[in-house]
Amino acid sequence: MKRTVEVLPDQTALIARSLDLILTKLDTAIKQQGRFTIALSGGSTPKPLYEAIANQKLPWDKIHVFWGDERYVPADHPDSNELMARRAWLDRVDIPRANIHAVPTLDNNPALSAANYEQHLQAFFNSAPGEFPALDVVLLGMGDDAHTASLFPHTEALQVRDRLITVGNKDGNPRITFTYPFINAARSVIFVVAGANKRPALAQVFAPSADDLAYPSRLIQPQGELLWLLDAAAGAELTV
Ligand SMILES: O=C(O)[C@H](O)[C@@H](O)[C@H](O)[C@H](O)COP(=O)(O)O
Repeated sequence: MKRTVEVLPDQTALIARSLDLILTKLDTAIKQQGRFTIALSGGSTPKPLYEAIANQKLPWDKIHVFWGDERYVPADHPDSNELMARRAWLDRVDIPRANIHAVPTLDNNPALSAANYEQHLQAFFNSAPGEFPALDVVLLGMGDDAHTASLFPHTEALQVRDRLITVGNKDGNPRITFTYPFINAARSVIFVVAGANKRPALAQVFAPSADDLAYPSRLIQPQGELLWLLDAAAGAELTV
């Protein structure tokens, strides 16, 4: 694993650098394999990044968008990660509907939704059960409790190692999430983290030793590239 940490002066520079990196990887992926696959994170940090991507002139028919995690709500619910990404980006560009691989959340059965999303991914990547296909980019945020995607501290989702998708749990509310082994199969994992409130969690994630189950972002150790993009508020005091 190649780990790189970049601390940008402010959130504007953080988003600009994140955009630059993603565009470079997008261009390389399309040149090499004719398509680009990315899993999006939710929360608030990536919204300006998605807005910036929407302003680019890109070969949208070659770009496939997935979600690394999703709240278990309808796609028109204000908490939906899909809704945020559609409003900021996807509904503003000519990306084919078939290229938007949204998480099913209407089965009224999170375990069934997770299984269905997994089957969708396996079909898309033509991968066999037990195989972890590699996305070009998995974009991640990190909570102030060091969770990432919907892999929350001391939850069952952290124990799932033989699936692509599982059910996360945030304060008793179900989420659909990539498992950490599936995230780790990605060619590039990019964390985009901003804000002083993330400092304590970052210190634990980067500590030489700490409890991975208490700080789940520690579990993200991809075979490929791991990039941490931080604004100064989050990363200024970090020792790596
Ligand atoms: O569904 C979600 O909420 C996200 O995928 C989650 O993992 C998010 O990335 C972190 O909670 C950071 O969120 P902020 O960017 O809002 O701090």
